[in-house]
This record gives sequence, C-alpha cells and structure tokens, in this order.
Amino acid sequence: MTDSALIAPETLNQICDALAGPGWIVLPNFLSAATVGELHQLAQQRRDQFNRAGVGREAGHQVRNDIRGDSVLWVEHDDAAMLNANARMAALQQQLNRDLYLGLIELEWHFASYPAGAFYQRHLDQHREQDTRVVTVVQYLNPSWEASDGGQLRIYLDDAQSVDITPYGGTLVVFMSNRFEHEVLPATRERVSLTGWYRRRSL
Ligand SMILES: O=C(O)CCC(=O)C(=O)O
Ligand SMILES: [Fe+2]
Repeated sequence: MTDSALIAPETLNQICDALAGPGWIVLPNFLSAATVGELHQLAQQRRDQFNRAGVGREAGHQVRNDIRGDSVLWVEHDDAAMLNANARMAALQQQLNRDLYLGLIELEWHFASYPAGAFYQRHLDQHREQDTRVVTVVQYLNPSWEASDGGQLRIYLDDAQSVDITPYGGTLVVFMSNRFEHEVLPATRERVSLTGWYRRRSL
C-alpha cells in the first residue's frame, strides 16, 4: 500500500461536519490512484471468494437478481493486505465517536462487484428497528471510470430531490444509514466498490 494509513485532519472534520449537517458527503479522490489500483487488483485476485449477495435475513435470505445483482466478499479485521484501509476506517470511526458521540463499536465492510447490467434497487440500509447500522461508507475502486459507464449511486435526499454520484475510482461517500434511501444504477462494465457500515451496540 502506498497511501498513508492516515486521513488528513481537515478531511475528518469535513466528514463529521457533513454528517452533523446534511447527513451525507461525497469526497472525490479520497483514495489515491495507486491505492485504487491496488485495492481493485486485490478484489480481482480474490474473485473466486466472492458470493452472490442476498436480501433478507437468516431463513428469509435469498438471492434476488431483480433486487440486487452484486457479489460480495467481507473484509476481515486482521487481513494483512487491508491493513491501511482498515486503519483509515478505524481513524474515521474514532473521530465520529469523538465529535458526534455516535457510540460506534465496529465497521463491517465488504468488497462488492456488480457485473455489467447489475443494479441494486432503491432501499434503506437500516431497515429494521433493531438494526445497528448507523453510518454507511462507500469507496469506489474503478480505475478510469467515465460518467457514461453508468453505475451511479442515486441518493434520495430529504426534500424529494435526488443526487447521482458517479463511481469514479477513489471517491468516498458517507451517509447516515437510517436517513437516505438510495439505489445503484446499472453500468456498462463491472463496477467494484468497498461498502461498509459502522455499527453501534444493539439496545
Ligand atoms: O455501491 C454503492 O454505491 C452502494 C451500495 C449499497 O447501497 C449497499 O450495498 O447497500
Ligand atoms: Fe445501500
């Protein structure tokens, strides 16, 4: 990994201010091109370990191409190849707790790969009252992506407007998991990301 494990203090402040205000933020070039390349390559090397993502829990869990078409690989906390990536996310967790008192205890995150044409229908990441997901974090790992490749993340804002975010490599998106419905639009090529949720203890 070439990137330092650290996130610039101004960036941490910017994220906290945004979550306390509008509740969401997009930061282009959060990851350097070198880091995007390395993480993208890692995802390709581990291609065989990805599993089709499902919807619903436990007995109700099923693969539904009409709802979401991605495959995912969960990131382990002691994964040596993810040392810096995990450290960056730990630094952000610490700052969110310090500034916003969110009481986050862990990040669970996975690589996600959407084949060409795949999408994820409009949904809310925190959909049950008992759900402990507080903050959603997405990082895109798509080198040389063009807006015309598609794959935008469409976030539905509070005031019945929406914003489309193109998944350029290195872009970070952070938003409050219980506030914004969102969807992933189909792309013309494979779309790779790291998506995670900071969790609090269940009440
Ligand atoms: O990849 C994205 O832009 C968002 C993915 C998403 O909404 C999810 O995995 O819950
Ligand atoms: Fe989501």
